[in-house]
Amino acid sequence: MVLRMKLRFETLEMKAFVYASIILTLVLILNLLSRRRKKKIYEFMASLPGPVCFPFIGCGYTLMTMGQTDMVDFLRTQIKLYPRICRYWFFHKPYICVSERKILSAVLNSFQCINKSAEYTPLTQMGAGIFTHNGTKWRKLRKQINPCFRTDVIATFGETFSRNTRILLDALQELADDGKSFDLFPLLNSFTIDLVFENFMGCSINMQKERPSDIPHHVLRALEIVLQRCFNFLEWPDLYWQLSGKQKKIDELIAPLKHICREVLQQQLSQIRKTRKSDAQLERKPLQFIEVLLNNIDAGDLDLDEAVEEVIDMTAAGSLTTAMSNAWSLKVLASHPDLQEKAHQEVFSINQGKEIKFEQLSQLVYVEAVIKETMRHFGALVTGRDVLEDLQVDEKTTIPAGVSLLLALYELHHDPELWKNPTKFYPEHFLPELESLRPKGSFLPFLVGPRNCPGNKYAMQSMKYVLANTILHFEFLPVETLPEDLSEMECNFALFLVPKSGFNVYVKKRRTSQFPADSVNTAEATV
Ligand code: HEM
Repeated sequence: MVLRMKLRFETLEMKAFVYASIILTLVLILNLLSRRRKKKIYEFMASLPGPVCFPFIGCGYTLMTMGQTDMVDFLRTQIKLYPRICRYWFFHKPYICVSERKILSAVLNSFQCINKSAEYTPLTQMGAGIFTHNGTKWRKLRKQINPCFRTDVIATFGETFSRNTRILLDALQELADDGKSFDLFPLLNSFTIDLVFENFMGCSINMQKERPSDIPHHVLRALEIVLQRCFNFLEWPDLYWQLSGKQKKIDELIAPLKHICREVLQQQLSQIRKTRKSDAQLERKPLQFIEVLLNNIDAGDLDLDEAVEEVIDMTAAGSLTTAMSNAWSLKVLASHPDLQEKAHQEVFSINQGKEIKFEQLSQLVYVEAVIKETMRHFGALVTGRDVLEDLQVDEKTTIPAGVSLLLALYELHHDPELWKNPTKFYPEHFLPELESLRPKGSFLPFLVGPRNCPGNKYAMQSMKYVLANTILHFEFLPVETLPEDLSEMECNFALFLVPKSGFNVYVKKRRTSQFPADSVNTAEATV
């Protein structure tokens, strides 16, 4: 009996061994075939430095249990180890991480690299809009929306900025009277959401006064959860993702914003359809973003759900970014009273304490430098593209089709060869004397080329307007002192960097402020 069992066991072991050998051989053969097929890619990858790669998983181990802070640390560490260009195999997928200025510009300016890489797919769980589209779907919509951001269109937004800023200043006044510290982010994000709806959707949702104040934090949290998935391969399988409850959490977090977007879209569609009189009017250029969506719905190219996702995408892209950047600027200025005073003096010298108008923004050289320096430190960290056709980026380097690119903006923006004080907050980097010395393509917060940020001019106007008018009337005081070396700050990753300690500050009314006597335009919002 014992002998029979032993024999059976041995046969089982034997069988397992034979099966394992067959599987292993098949995997090896497939691997060899794939290597032959992707010879160009393997050769190119082998020519680059990078972390140790193991069979099958490649360097996947480095990203296995990536949290948000780890993502930031990972990039910062890898960048130091393998500067300019390096390679990663994440399982069977080849990636190169680039921060070399010339290669970055060549990649971004080419039409061979307009598709977002697979890591963006999880972002569609928040809304599958222009930000994540690829191919002809993206091309068509992008061409249609570009005119919505024309300089002459932006110049007409002065009144909406003025009226909404007044509400923001009222809120700051209350917080100054209160004397307690508060979080800048929800305040600024409610303001930027109001602006995006008025300027691009043609209606006011009164986010600052009438909507739940936790929406900004909820959307930010949803973005952080989704981005964690983008960079954590263990979370990629849909089954795991659904079972983990994270999708449910995201749906709950963005439900209120989604509800607003749907409500606005439906209301605006019926309104626009009623008032649209002729085809000539329909062809009026440039159309507002919402009108572009309406045309697409009428043409059968979008259904209502898809249009809602476009609105969510535009709202997030247009409001989170500018709010986050301004919150960083004010947090840093609070910690550097000398820089805040310099910026305040510049603003004050223009209008002696009265509201800064849209047309005066071009005079704000130092304020603009503060905003750019903020984006250099805390703006988009990294972006991803797929190489669709072989792309020659310089005399020696051709990136083969099939490789995915991680474009490391953070490293470009901290390259000691380009920046006098890479890790310090030093707005002088952007004053004409230093700016003129830097080569083209050294600073790409909005990227360049066909897939750049279409809202870049709007964003700069918006950030300058708000920063100027807030520091004109209020002084911001720190809750914490920031380290001199800003790369030591603990941050989460939500496309931008988000401080782990939050955006808390104190605010004090300036003695020179003429607010609210210099009442800005008090016209009521169109709802
Ligand atoms: C501080 C402000 C902003 C920064 C730093 C910024 C930066 C960026 C970056 C880096 C991208 C490319 C992302 C990628 O490819 O991974 C992008 C895309 C985009 N941005 Fe902005 N952005 C800002 C404000 C805005 C504003 C105000 C709007 C609209 C009102 C906007 C609309 C968009 C859209 C629609 C895209 C997707 C474009 C496409 O894929 O074709 N952004 N932005």
